[in-house]
Amino acid sequence: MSDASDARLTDRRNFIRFLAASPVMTPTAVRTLVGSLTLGSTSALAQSYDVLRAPAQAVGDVIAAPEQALNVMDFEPAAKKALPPAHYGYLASGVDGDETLRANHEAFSKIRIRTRRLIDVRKIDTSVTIFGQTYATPIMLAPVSSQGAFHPEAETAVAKAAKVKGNGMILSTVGSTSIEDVTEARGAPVWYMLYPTDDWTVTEALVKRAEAAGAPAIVLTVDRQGGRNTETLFRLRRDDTRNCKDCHAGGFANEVSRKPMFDDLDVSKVTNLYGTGMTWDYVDRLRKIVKGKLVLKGIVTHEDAEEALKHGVDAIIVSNHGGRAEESLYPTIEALPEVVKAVNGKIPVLVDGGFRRGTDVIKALAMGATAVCIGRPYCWGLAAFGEPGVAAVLAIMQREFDTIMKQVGALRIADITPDMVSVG
Ligand SMILES: Cc1cc2nc3c(=O)[nH]c(=O)nc-3n(C[C@H](O)[C@H](O)[C@H](O)COP(=O)(O)O)c2cc1C
Ligand SMILES: CC(C)CC(=O)C(=O)O
Repeated sequence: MSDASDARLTDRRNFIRFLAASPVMTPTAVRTLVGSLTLGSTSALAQSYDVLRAPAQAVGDVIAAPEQALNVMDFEPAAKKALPPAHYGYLASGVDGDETLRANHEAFSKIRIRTRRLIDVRKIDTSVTIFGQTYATPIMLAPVSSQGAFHPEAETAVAKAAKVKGNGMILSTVGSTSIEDVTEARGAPVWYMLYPTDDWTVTEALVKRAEAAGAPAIVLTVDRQGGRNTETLFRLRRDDTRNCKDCHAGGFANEVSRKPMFDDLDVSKVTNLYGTGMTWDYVDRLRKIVKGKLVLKGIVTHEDAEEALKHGVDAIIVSNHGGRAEESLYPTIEALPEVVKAVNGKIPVLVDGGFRRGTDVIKALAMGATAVCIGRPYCWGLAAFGEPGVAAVLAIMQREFDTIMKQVGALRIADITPDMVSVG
């Protein structure tokens, strides 16, 4: 038993505290486990301690505590186990056959990293400044709707973890928590992702409320105009007898009005959230009412990036909605260079889709991204373990990113340059 000599294991009170702190142990479970041990039996305590700490041995293992995860992917099986199939299916699925969802991540394998040696990397600084605000890390949290489907503490748990780790956060229009509560939990303003309702009065009210809560940026998502074919979602939730009846009761208007950002708003005229008729005129109209920064999320071509510059957009998020927009088979990391080239340093370019490793992050930064966003990984942590799960996901990605920064010899984000990657 490697840890038998660990002083903590000879102290029963510490062991009980350790168990109680574990997000997977209820008070009853702690009492049962501790009661079943021979009092003072160091070896039994050590064994239980080791079982809880044992890292995931194989890909696909269901971990019992955040500490057991070796990488962020280790949280997905635990999330799957924790969630009803319909909610897991909602999180996991893309569109059509999920090929774009998979391609986003797989594309990173085609990009190699060129490392420099003999640089003193004992001290590095991973902070980035966007719109005058400095974040400890270039890893931001993408907007993900309805996080109450993953954990009762929803976006609040995510915001608390982001506060501790210093990650920037974007709240979805259809989040389960209001922007005021998320801002308080994050301890700083968050960006607000806007779905363009087809009732301008409602849209305007959402923008005003977000800005009143301090949101420095309104992120208009533009990649859901044509609708989507959620075939894999239907397959994943097919056996779920609960089948989200409560979540979707009462039809679209009722569903929207239950989201806190629509409190006190008359949504009777809202028939869709995705701006099916939206054009660049809509961006101009929004530009006029947004007092802070206006960001477009979902741009994947240089043509649209050029157009965005003409319409006074302040930043772009290269995104295909995590493979949930269209089955384009175009990984966002492959779309990034043409957008970066078109923008030519005039505004920040962020990117999301398939980021699972610190090495993925450095590749995007080397290819010109200002920051990256992650979606599903922090939701796996949330679903499996609540706030400690999100914190662990963020810590693992940051640890991996720190390591690769040192390995390439970059002391600060500005030291990450295009020559650090080799593509093709
Ligand atoms: C369950 C789920 C809900 C999402 N909800 C939104 C949303 O409300 N607004 C939005 O702009 N993007 C939404 N997205 C897309 C994410 O913001 C992001 O683009 C994507 O998750 C990044 O890919 P990744 O999950 O591979 O990291 C959602 C993604 C998922 C998985
Ligand atoms: C369907 C929307 C309400 C949320 C979204 O953007 C998504 O699920 O990808």
